[in-house]
Order: sequence, then structure tokens, then C-alpha cells
Amino acid sequence: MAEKAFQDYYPDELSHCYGCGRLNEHGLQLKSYWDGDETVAVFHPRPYHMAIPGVVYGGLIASVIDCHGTGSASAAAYRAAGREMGTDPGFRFVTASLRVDFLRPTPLGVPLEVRGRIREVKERKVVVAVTVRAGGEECARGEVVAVRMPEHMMPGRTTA
Ligand SMILES: CCCCCCCC(=O)SCCNC(=O)CCNC(=O)[C@H](O)C(C)(C)COP(=O)(O)OP(=O)(O)OC[C@H]1O[C@@H](n2cnc3c(N)ncnc32)[C@H](O)[C@@H]1OP(=O)(O)O
Repeated sequence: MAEKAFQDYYPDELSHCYGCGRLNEHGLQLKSYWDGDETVAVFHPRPYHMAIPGVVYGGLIASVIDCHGTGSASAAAYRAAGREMGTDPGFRFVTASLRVDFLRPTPLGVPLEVRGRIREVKERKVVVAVTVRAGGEECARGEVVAVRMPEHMMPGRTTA
């Protein structure tokens, strides 16, 4: 059986995210995995993910960094707790802060390798450093501060 991505463990009601929701047919459906101590995702930009001809749109790059960061945060929290992903209660994270540096134009037409390094794991916060490479060359890097999803953000909850 194929390895499950971090995002495949999200429950259905949290699987509609534009960046990583497996149930969002219009979304990017990013899939992230462990690779030793790092996390990795490969994303294939479509021709319409364009900034200018031949160059990937920066907002798309920010999106993949964002969702790779929050997915990695969830996986890191499970690992730090010594628990298997998918066991309850779930560790779900939202983005508190997303920083992106665009180092050089990201060429369109090649897969993007998105790698995360876990910088910090606390009970409510995980910090993930992310790089984006195209054709082996680092084109962007960023940092995601992910915070445990507050109860009131859970679908179906209306109280703030
Ligand atoms: C499970 C599927 C989900 C997929 C998600 C995909 C990614 C997304 O797009 S999520 C949507 C975008 N994000 C949001 O809508 C979140 C909106 N923001 C919020 O709800 C809140 O501000 C929230 C939850 C992030 C933080 O809540 P808040 O009560 O301020 O947290 P708080 O307890 O003060 O801080 C916790 C830690 O985070 C840090 N922190 C909070 N906000 C920030 C920030 N903007 N920048 C840096 N650090 C921050 C705090 O410094 C603190 O760190 P430490 O423990 O080291 O002191």
C-alpha cells in the first residue's frame, strides 16, 4: 500500500483547504511526507500557475510553503509525542505567520521540491523552515509559524 501523506490523515471536515485539502477538487492537493528528519513534498505547477511566461507565480509558491509547513507541523507534533499520525486526539495546525523570500525566478515546467526542517516544537506552536527547489536550484525559502487550531475554528463551531 502506498505511504499516506500527512494531509491524508486530516479528517474530512478539515480536508477542503485550497493548498492541501484532498477533497478540494479546485485546490493544489499538496502531499507531504517524512524523509528522515526532514519533510518533503513534490509539486508540479500547471501552466496557468504563471507569474510571467516561464516563471511560477509567487503566491503559488507561498501556498505550497504554507501547507507544507502546517502539514509538517502536525507530523512533528505527533513525532514529538511519540504517537502515530491519525491517532486521536489529532494535532491540527493553522498558519500564524508565513514568511517567504524569493531568491530567483522559479522556472515553470519542472517539479518543485519542497523541503521542511523542524526548527521548534512546543505544545501549541511549531516552527518549520521550508525551501523550494526547481531543477536542483533553491528558488525560494520561507518559514511557517504554525499554531494548534483553536477549538472555535473547527468546522461546525460558531463560538469565538
Ligand atoms: C488541518 C487543516 C488545516 C490546513 C491549514 C492550512 C494553512 C492555513 O491556511 S490556515 C488559515 C490561515 N490562518 C488562520 O486563519 C489563523 C488565524 N489566526 C488565529 O486564529 C490566531 O492568531 C492563532 C491561532 C494563529 C494564534 O492564536 P493566539 O491566541 O494569538 O496564539 P498565542 O497563544 O498567543 O500564541 C501561541 C504561540 O504562537 C506565537 N504566535 C502567534 N501568532 C504569531 C504570529 N503572527 N507570528 C509569530 N508567532 C506567533 C506566539 O508568540 C506564541 O509563541 P510562544 O508559545 O513561543 O510564546
